[in-house]
Amino acid sequence: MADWTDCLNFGISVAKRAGEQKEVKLKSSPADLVTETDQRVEKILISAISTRYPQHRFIGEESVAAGERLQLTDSPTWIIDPIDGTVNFVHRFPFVAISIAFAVNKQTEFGIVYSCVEDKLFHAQRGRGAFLNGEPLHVSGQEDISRCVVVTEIGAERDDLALSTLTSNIFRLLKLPVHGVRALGTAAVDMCQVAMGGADAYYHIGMHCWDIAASAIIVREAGGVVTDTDGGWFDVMSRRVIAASSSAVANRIAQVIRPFPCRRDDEEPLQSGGQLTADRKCAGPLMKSDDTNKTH
Ligand SMILES: O=P([O-])([O-])O[C@@H]1[C@H](O)[C@H](O)[C@@H](O)[C@H](O)[C@H]1O
Ligand SMILES: [Mg+2]
Ligand SMILES: [Mg+2]
Repeated sequence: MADWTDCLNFGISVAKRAGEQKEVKLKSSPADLVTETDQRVEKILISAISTRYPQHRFIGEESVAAGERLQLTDSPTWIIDPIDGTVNFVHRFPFVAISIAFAVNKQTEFGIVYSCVEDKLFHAQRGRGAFLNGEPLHVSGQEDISRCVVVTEIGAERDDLALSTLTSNIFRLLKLPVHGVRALGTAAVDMCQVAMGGADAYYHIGMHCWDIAASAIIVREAGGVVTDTDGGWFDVMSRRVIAASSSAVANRIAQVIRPFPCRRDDEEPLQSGGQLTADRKCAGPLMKSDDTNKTH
């Protein structure tokens, strides 16, 4: 098995350096400045990593937003979210992270999530465990859904189908009941809460590969389970995920929640007026009826 520890250590050092940029700290900023900050942090990361590893490829949120093709090949690839929690950043809600995953042959070898405001560095390497600021991390191991704190995200989707599905999913979980439902505003940090046992499960429909690729390996290496929202095999490009403290909890959540249709991350971008756009929005017809009767 190839050893990617040198890449991991370099990734950790660039994430910490980028997180120390004063622009990444919470301060009052208009949204366009934040967008500039997102782009600047991504450029800092990609430029440092590509100077050291010129053969490696990148999937970066801001590069894809600027029209770059999103394609995960077998080549060593860094999957980067320069600021996960941009809305938090704008509003000074104190959870903002840099998320970096590294995949080879489409398999994630390591993940790094640097929660900048909290100064918490999560990382995991395949087969070698998960760590928070160097200390080993473990999921709660909870198996009983009725004793779980479940994290999810509202996301940016505002179409009727997405909103009604999101709210009815939360409704169904609360009716099980679970102990609580939370949303921190950053998918990466949400999933790291599961890895450290602060929450027992996380599910999300509509996020992107750069939001969760790093934290998925962190959860698994902390002893947790990562699946599709139907309980099946997790595909980082599918925009659907459950991360849980145990298979029992993951399966129970899969039984309860309903997905809404989303364009896969690796689907060709939509054509708009003869031009390619980077639009990967969730899409679908209006929901016909409330589906809160799904198996509890
Ligand atoms: O845009 P961004 O701040 O990098 O990432 C977003 C955050 O993770 C948010 O919590 C989630 O609800 C969205 O789906 C993501 O897109
Ligand atoms: Mg993100
Ligand atoms: Mg982002």
